[in-house]
Amino acid sequence: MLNNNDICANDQLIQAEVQSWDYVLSYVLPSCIKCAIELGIPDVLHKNANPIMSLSDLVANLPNLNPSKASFIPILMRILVHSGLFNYHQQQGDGYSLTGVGRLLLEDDPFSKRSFFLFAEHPVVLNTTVSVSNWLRDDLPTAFETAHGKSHWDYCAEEPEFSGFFDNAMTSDSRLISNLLISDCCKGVFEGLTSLVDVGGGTGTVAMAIANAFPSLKSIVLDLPHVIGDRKGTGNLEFIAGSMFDKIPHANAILLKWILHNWSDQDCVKLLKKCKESIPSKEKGGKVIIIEIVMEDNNSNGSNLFKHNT
Ligand SMILES: C[S@@+](CC[C@H](N)C(=O)[O-])C[C@H]1O[C@@H](n2cnc3c(N)ncnc32)[C@H](O)[C@@H]1O
Repeated sequence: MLNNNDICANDQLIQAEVQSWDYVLSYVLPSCIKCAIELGIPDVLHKNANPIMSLSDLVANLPNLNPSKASFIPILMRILVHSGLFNYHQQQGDGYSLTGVGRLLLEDDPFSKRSFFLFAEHPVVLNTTVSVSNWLRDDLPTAFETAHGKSHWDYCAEEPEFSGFFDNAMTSDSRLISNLLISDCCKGVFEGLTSLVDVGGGTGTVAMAIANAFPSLKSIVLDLPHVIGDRKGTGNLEFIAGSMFDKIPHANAILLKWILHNWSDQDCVKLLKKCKESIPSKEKGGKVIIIEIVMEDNNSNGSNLFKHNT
């Protein structure tokens, strides 16, 4: 016969067991999102004439699905409905539609996060995340080097396929941030500037938006040669290939978006010194603008874990 103490202990054990299954299976959702993107599910739902699409129509319209696997699609959809990416409409004969978050998986949504999901699930990234405990035991500076034997940037320079995934992911984030930067609430930061270098500016999405919004401001993207490639600027936009640790072109403002978190404290000090040196002392209003991602501990389900901090 169980006494009260046993029952409480049992309750706690069951609670812990349930919670531990949540952790064990937490890899399932990102894999399902990647799978849905690669099968084209969000785009097929979006292009359907009726906002609600029946399961049979959905299955019939998935371009790459092997028909012998069609019976697995309801399980996939169930997970994604449960996670809020799709709506389920039972009344309309097992129909599905996109939610607001689901729209961010579309190929041509202006704020699509699709490439970030694909990058985060890339085997090179997954191999890095599972190497963290090895990295904590070795003397290499990053978990990426522990997993792949070279720095993230050297790897990107040698592996164009992976580099493409990374650059696309960064570009997708930059589309949203660029819109914010040139909106009424932030654009005062750029007013009066005549030149700006986006250091580690990737494919130039942010610099291009700033150049378009401020025609009298010269906007320069500085990034590594494999990222700049043969990109050519136009008008008040320029691309320069080089290392930010060697030379940063002179300007009266420097933008660092998602740069500092990639480097050690010593490297950040070195980089910030280089940034300040690149702003000639006679320039009025010279500034270094830093946009970083920060982790917030708010005990939520993780959806607010990362926030931009400007
Ligand atoms: C996290 S990404 C951020 C890209 C861009 N600022 C954005 O937010 O979309 C870091 C960028 O720094 C660039 N980078 C890394 N080392 C660099 C170096 N030594 N000199 C110039 N750029 C570098 C990378 O190629 C990459 O584009």
